[in-house]
Amino acid sequence: MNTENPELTCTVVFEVIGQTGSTGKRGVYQNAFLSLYRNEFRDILIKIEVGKSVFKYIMGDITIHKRFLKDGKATIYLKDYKVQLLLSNCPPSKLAYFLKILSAKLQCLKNEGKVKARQKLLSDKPKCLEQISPLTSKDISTLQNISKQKENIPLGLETPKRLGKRKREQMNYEEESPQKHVAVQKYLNVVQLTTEQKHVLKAVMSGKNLFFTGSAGTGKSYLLKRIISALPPNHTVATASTGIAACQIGGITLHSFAGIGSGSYSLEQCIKQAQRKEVAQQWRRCQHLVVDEISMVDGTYFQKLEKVARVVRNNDKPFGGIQLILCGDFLQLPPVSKSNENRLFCFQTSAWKKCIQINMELTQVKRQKDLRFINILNSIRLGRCPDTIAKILASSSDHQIEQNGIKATRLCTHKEDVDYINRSQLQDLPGNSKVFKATDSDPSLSQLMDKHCPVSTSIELKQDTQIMLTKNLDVQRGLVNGARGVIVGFENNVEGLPVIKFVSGAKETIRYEKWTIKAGSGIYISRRQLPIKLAWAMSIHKSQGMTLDCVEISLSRVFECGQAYVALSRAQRLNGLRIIDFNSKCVRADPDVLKFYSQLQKDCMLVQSRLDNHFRL
Ligand SMILES: Nc1ncnc2c1ncn2[C@@H]1O[C@H](COP(=O)(O)OP(=O)(O)OP(=O)(O)O)[C@@H](O)[C@H]1O
Ligand SMILES: [Mg+2]
Repeated sequence: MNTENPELTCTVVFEVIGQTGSTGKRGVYQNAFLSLYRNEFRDILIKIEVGKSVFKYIMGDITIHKRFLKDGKATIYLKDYKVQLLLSNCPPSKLAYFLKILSAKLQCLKNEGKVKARQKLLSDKPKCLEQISPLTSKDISTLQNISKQKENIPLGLETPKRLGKRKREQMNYEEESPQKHVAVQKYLNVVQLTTEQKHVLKAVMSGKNLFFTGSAGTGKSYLLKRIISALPPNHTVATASTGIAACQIGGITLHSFAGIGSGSYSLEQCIKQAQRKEVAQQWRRCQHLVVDEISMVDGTYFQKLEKVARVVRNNDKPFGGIQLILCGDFLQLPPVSKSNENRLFCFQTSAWKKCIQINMELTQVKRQKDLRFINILNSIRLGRCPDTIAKILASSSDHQIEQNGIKATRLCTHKEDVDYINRSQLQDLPGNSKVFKATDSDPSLSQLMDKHCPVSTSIELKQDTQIMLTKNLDVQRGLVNGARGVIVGFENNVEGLPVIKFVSGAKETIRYEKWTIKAGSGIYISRRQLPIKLAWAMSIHKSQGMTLDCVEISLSRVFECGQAYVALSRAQRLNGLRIIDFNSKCVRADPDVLKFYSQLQKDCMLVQSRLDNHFRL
């Protein structure tokens, strides 16, 4: 049950709107606290508390502008008062919830029929102000009736009816059945979290520095998106170790944020780089730093960042007082390094020991449903491949996973192979090719866009090209990031957009989409391109974090611990997977990571202080 009260802490700008629509008096208030109330006449009031001052407005005739909801911004125009409230720096999920409840309750109130001004004057009801109740199934059915009436009945014929008093509303709410509860959740568009995901979210909201882990597909990145939307956008930086992983959570790479290049220079030089005006501003503004795929962040780099953060922010608390929200699976791909001896995981540094206060684990796998496949993957993750599992995986070599002309994507250990396979396969197709070019909002930043965007500046396509979607277009119809398809034609007009048949059976003309990223300096830059890329082959490194439809894997040249596990765990089903050369020797887990994880298990994942013997730096 969503029992959360609609409340917000954000920046509010009050603007008085003049007769001509011009803005008059203006007041800016940081950290304002907004909540919703009802008075004795069931009017809805917004209460805004800033320090010791309290403002209350009856929500009569209002207009809500929520185009920038995702950035934590909205405007409420209170016509009766000629006042405009500009809300910013709101956690986007809280803002969406607040506005949804406000609109829904206002619509229900309109349906009930408001108490007339004269009745209010004559009323002897005792004054009362109580916080608005959460949305009930009764509200939802009222809203459904209203929309039905709007569709079928000419305006003016609706019969306003009183839908019960607050007490009844409260009682119904307490009696909500699970089905009715689902209706409320559906209306509110609530992102459904598992119980363990909710625990992590709660721990993050406590303000502690946290690392959460879990095997592939346990919803770490899914949860991170929900976490990011619960934090104030102006003070939250979402990052990941790679551009593709960053793009999945709407962020940038950790390197772009930190502004110290690869971090290979001396600490003094790194500090100097981070003290450049724009970079330093970013560091100072950041209060919550989210990092996905932390397993691929080099430990030495992380150690340096911790020191840079303290100096640039002039704050000697761990990581300069920034709340760290780190997520990843150290049993997947490690940091890229020239030799295994030089490799240092983040968890082996003293910075990690100093910063991380809570360790948590997600255990419920959401990517795969088949328990047998989940158990196989869990065993591979730990570097264990008994004969029974080896046999099953080796026998996948004769899986027929081609369907409707869609071939499996070959996951390669080396990126040169990827380029070669995609280029030669495209060349071998008969017919003319069509080239689709991207439009960048700032062409001088195209290289930055290349790093963060899953689509290139130019893509060449032919009939029968194997492609992969790089954006969620329609989740219900299986048109999601990673969905596989084949080009079955091009539209017969000037634009000539490709028509694609997908594994799900859907046939769709693919149109241009936009990717926006918040560049280091805080400005937004965007790229417009078709949301597809060639999919005969892809590297295992690039596939980390993705869910893929049908994959073919060659593991003979595996060179990293966790690499085979990452490749195998991209598939959703065992029969959507073909390993052409399985050999149990390619299944390896890093012994340092295994030790670290087994200690975490012993400590029930909770406290950092007992993990001291894992630190090398
Ligand atoms: N609570 C949930 N409800 C519904 N679907 C979920 C939930 N959590 C995760 N998923 C789905 O499970 C799949 C895997 O999630 P996600 O990619 O976040 O896992 P991950 O732990 O980040 O995996 P990896 O380690 O491979 O990066 C995604 O399709 C995601 O939408
Ligand atoms: Mg992930």
